[in-house]
Amino acid sequence: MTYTKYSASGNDFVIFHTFTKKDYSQEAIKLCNRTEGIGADGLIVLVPNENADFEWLFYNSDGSDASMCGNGTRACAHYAYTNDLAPSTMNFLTGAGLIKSIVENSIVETQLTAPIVIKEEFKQEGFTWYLVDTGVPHLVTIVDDLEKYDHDLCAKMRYEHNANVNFAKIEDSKDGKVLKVRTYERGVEGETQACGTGMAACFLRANNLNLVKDKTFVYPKSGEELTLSLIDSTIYFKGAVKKVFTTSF
Ligand SMILES: N[C@H](CCC[C@H](N)C(=O)O)C(=O)O
Repeated sequence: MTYTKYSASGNDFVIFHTFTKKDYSQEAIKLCNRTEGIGADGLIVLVPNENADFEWLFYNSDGSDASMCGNGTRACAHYAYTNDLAPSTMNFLTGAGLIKSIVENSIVETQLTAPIVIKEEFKQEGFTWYLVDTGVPHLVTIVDDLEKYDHDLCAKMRYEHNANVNFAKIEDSKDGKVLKVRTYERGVEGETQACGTGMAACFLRANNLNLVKDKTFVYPKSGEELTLSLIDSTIYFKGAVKKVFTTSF
């Protein structure tokens, strides 16, 4: 089998395509293992679909499946286009529904699914939280210092709410207010270099509080620049992806 490793702003994935739709959770654990496998935050498998350009199966590195992955959609779209599996503007089926992505060289933009606010605001562990589903569930707290991010606290909140956990900080820049985000990812069970649906959740919370504009630069742990836009209640997520290598075994 031929596998391709992608990095989407530091969130990394193993991707392959096949005609066989089955459970690949065990393959995900092996392939994502960073000492004995290729190493990645997740596995993406493309399979044929009669109602879209393709369907994807997404697994976190612990083998759990997830309905959506923002960075994964950007990497997957680039993979599909460069392997002639889809046109540069494509629609593919995920667990969160149909996703539209547009590939322009190494820049890929994804139209995310409609966000669903689960809990508007609640206090816990000394922080004020917002819980929203941007394809997968995310807890968001806005802080004045990202060093307040704490692994054990995130793990507690992750299991209690079955959600990814995000700390966000608003900063001034030459481009106006920007967001910096740190994310503890469910299914990786630790901080990742970037989390697309997490950045979208933080952007939505900050925008709802009128702290950032409808088009904002967002910087995850990796420091790479992503653009989040809100147009007619739809979130668009845009940034570069990198095909790292392809291997077969
Ligand atoms: N770990 C997430 C799925 C991947 C989300 C993230 N990698 C993204 O880019 O949105 C979950 O199980 O809810």
